[in-house]
Amino acid sequence: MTMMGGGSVFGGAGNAPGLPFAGVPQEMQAGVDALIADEPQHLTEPVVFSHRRGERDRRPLTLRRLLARHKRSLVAALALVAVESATLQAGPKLTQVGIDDGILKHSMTVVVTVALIYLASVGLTGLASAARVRVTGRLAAWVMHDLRITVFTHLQRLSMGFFTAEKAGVLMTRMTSDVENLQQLVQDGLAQFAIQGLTMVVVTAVLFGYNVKLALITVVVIVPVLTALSLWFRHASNIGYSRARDGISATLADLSESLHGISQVRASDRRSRNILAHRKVVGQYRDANDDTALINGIYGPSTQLVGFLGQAMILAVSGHMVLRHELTVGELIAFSLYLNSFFAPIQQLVQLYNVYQQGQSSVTKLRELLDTEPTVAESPDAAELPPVRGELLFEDVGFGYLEDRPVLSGVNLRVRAGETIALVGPTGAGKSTLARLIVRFYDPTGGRVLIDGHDLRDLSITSLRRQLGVVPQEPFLFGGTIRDNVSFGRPEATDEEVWEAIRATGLESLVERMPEGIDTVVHERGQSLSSGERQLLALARAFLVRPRVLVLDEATSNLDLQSESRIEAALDALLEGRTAVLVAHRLSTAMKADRIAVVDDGRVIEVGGHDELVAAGGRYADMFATWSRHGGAPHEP
Ligand SMILES: Nc1ncnc2c1ncn2[C@@H]1O[C@H](COP(=O)(O)OP(=O)(O)OP(=O)(O)O)[C@@H](O)[C@H]1O
Repeated sequence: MTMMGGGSVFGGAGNAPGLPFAGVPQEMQAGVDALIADEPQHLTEPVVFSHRRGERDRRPLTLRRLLARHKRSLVAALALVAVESATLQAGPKLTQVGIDDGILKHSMTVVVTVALIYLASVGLTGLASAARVRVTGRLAAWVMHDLRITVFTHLQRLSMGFFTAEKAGVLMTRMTSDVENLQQLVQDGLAQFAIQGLTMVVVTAVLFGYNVKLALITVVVIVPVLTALSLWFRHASNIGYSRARDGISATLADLSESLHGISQVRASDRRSRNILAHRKVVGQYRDANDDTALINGIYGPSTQLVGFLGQAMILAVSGHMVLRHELTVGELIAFSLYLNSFFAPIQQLVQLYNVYQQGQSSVTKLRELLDTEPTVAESPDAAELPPVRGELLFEDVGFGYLEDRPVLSGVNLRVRAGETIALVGPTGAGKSTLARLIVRFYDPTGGRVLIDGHDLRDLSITSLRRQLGVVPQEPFLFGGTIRDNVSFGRPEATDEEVWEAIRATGLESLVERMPEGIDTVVHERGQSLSSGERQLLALARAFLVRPRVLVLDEATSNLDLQSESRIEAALDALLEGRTAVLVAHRLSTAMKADRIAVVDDGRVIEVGGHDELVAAGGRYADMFATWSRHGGAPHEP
C-alpha cells in the first residue's frame, strides 16, 4: 500500500468523544502507530519526466546491465551459491570416512564425529540455501521493479503512431509474460545455473580423485549418450517454447481485443464466433504446451534410465575392484553417491537452458521495445514556447500515416488568434488528422505547422502541450472520482476551480445528484456515465486547464436534443476568447464557428464564414443544401 509521507493520519485521542469520528482510543494508538511505521514506503516524490532518453537509458538492455545495478546482492548470492555447492558435496566423502574408518574399524568415535560433521554440513547447506533464496528473490523483485518502470516510462515517451500500429495485447505480453520469464530466470534460474555448473566441475574433479579408471568409464561411456540426448532436447524444446510464446501472445492479444470491444461483441451477437476464434488461439497454445510436455516426458525418464544403467555398470566394475582390494567399500559407496550428483546437474542444466532461453528471448523483445524511438521526438535544442496569442498556420503541409499513402497534401490554412474555425468535409477526408498535427501527435512529412510563428518541431513538447487543450471524439474517463477526472490536466486545481468548470459546462445538477458529489467514483472507462455526460465532463476537463488553443473532435454519437443543447452551451463557455479548431461532424455546429474550412481528399478546398461560403455556391453550399433538405434547421443569422 502506498503511503504518503507526513504525520499520523488518525487524530489520536484528542478528538472529543460523541462526535462522528472520535479518534483512535488511547490504548490502541500505540498499535496504530506501529502499524503505520510498518507500512512499506513507495516512492511518491514528483517524477521528472523527459521526452528525450538520457544517455543511461540509451544503452541496449542486457541481462548483465539489469543485474549490474544490484552488485551487492549479486556478490552475496554468488558467495552463498559457492557455500551451498561446496557443503552439498561433503555428504559422500563423510559417508566414505564413516564406513571405512568408523564402521569397518569398529570406531564409534569416528562414526559419531562424522555424523555430527554431516549434521553440521546439512545445517550449513540449509542456511546457505535459505539465505540464497532470500537474496535472489529480492534481487529478482528489484530487477523486475526497475524493468517495469523503465518500460512504462518508455511507453509514455512513444508517439501515437506506435500505439495505433502495435496491438495492445502484445504490449501487455511484454509487461506480463516477458517480465515474468525474466523474473524466473533471475530469481532461481541463474543461481541454479551456478550451483549445477559448480557441482559438475567439483564432482568431476572428485571422481577423478577417487579413481581414474571409474571416472574415465563415466566420462567416455555415459557422458556422450547423455550429451546426445540433451542436444536433441535443447533443439526440440527451443522450437516448442517458441511456439508456446507465440501462443500466449496470440491468446492475450485476442483476449484484450475481445474485452475492449465487449459491447460491440454483444451488439453484433458475435459471442459464439468469438468463442470459436478464441478456442482456436487457445488450442494452438495448448498444442504447443502439449508438445513441450511430451518432449519433457521423453527427456526426463530417458536421461534417468541412462543414469541408472551407468550406475549399474559402474557398480559392477567397482564391485569387482573391491573384491580385488583395488577399492574400499566406503570409496565404492562414495563414488556411486558422487555419480548421482554428477548426472543430476546435466539434466538440470539442460532444463535450465530453457529458462535461460526464455529469459533471453524476453530480454531481446523488451530491448526491441526500449530501442523504439518516438517518431515525434523533441529536438535537443527545443525552445520553451512563451505564452501564445494562439495563431495557427499550416504551410504547404503534407502527411501520411503510411509512407506510400498520403492523407494530407498541400494544406495551407491560417487560424487567427482567438477565432473558432470548424473543419467540415466527408468522412475520411483528413479533418481529425489535421487536428492531430496541431497537438503534435504526429509531425507533418512535408511543410510546417506553426503556432505564433514557431515551428512546432522546434518547441519543447511539454511547453507546447501546456498551452493546448484537446477534447477527443470519445473522451476517456479514468477510474477515480469526478474531481480526479475533471482535474486530470491540472491535478493541483482547488475544489472551487473544479466546481467552476462543472458549472460552466452544465454538469452541476448531475454532480449534485450524485451520492458523494465530486467525490463520487466513476468506473473505469467511464461506463457509469452516459455518452453525453462523458462529453460534458471532457469539456469541463478542458475548461479547467484554460488553454490558449483548443482542439475539439466533435462526438459523432447522436444525443437527445436536451443533451445537445447543454453541450452547445458548454462549448460556448469553453470557446470564449480562445483559438479553437473544431472537427465538426454536424453542420449545425460548424455554422456557429467564426469560419469554416472544407476539407476534401486531404486538401483544404474552401475557407470562409457560413454565409460567405453559401453565397459562393461551392462545396459547402452543396453540403448545406443537402443538409437543409434532410431536415436540418435552416440557419438564422
Ligand atoms: N492511425 C492511422 N493509421 C493509418 N491510417 C489512418 C490512421 N488514422 C486515420 N487514417 C486514415 O487517414 C485518412 C483520414 O482520416 P481522418 O481520421 O483524418 O478523417 P476524418 O476526416 O477525420 O474522418 P471522420 O469524419 O470520419 O472522422 C482516412 O483514410 C483514414 O483511414
